[in-house]
Amino acid sequence: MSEKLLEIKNLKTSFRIKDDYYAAVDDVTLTLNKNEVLGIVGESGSGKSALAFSVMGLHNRAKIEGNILFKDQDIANISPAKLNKLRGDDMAMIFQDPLTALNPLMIVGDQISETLLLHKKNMSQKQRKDRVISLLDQVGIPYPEHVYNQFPHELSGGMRQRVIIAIAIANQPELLIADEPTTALDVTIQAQILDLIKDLKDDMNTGIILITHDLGVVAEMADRVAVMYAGQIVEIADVHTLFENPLHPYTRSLLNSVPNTQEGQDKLHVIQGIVPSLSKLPREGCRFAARMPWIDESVHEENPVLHEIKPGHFVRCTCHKHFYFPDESKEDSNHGVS
Ligand SMILES: Nc1ncnc2c1ncn2[C@@H]1O[C@H](COP(=O)(O)OP(=O)(O)OP(=O)(O)O)[C@@H](O)[C@H]1O
Repeated sequence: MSEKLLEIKNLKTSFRIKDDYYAAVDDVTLTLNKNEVLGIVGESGSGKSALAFSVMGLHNRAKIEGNILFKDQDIANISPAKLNKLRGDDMAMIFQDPLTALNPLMIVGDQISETLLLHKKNMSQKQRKDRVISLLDQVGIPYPEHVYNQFPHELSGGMRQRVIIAIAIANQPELLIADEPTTALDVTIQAQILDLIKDLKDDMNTGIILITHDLGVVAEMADRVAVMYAGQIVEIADVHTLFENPLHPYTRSLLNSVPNTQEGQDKLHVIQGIVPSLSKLPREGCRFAARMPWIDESVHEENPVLHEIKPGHFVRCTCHKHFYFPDESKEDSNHGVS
């Protein structure tokens, strides 16, 4: 039986631009279970990081509405002191760029030790050092005693990302958010880091939110996938369903814009345009409509909501029933549900 770790309800995260607030995360509802990886995918600007930062309480000036229940406690707007206690202890985040996330003037051992010092106050100095060395070892860093005394610039990108992971897991968090954890790394190191995250999930029963625009990473790692577009979730399903039977035009466009080696892909369909900026975002109607101008406007819902097509498979707007790529005929594209 799955156990709910995080429950986000109607989350709206808005930033002030000139005199108005604009929602970068707009009415997002999701859950994450223990020992589950939830992938969040979408193009740049779709609101993935804004969502992650909201959960971690890392926005300074944003307006946060809705609920973020972490183990049944609403953390959406709790005091900074309480949040600090949770962050780095019960929940942690791995950021995309290992170089900027580390302090260049501090040896890595001390940086990991600092997290322990903040949250495990009764550890002796010797216990802390031993724990740091065992963490460095756990994340696959060779010669951990030596690396303990090194500065970030003395390590490769892959090693630095392992240090970031060591900091994130130092206190065995129940929730880990990984925001593009392998973007800055080359492919072989990427695979090693992803394996490491997978092992951690199994060893520590951690719930993981994995944010990426790399669909290959999602296919490999996630149990369920939420697709975000313009601040909203447009489709959510288990990973198998999402790749086998994607429904929303945006999901289909994302999947069809990358080459794959599987059968059934005749051609690539590149999605024209970009996610509009916050102040230009259409707030009514189907937000993806402008990027599929060949589809008749009448097929969109006025206020698109998420429909449960099959248990656990949700898709926003009914336009998916009428969608086809511009170089397909309507008749050829009987994809999805009728
Ligand atoms: N602090 C901020 N103030 C104003 N606008 C912001 C702020 N942070 C993010 N935004 C805007 O919110 C929208 C969503 O941004 P976000 O960084 O969450 O997207 P993303 O999907 O994570 O993109 P990427 O993959 O590039 O990180 C964008 O339009 C972005 O410009």
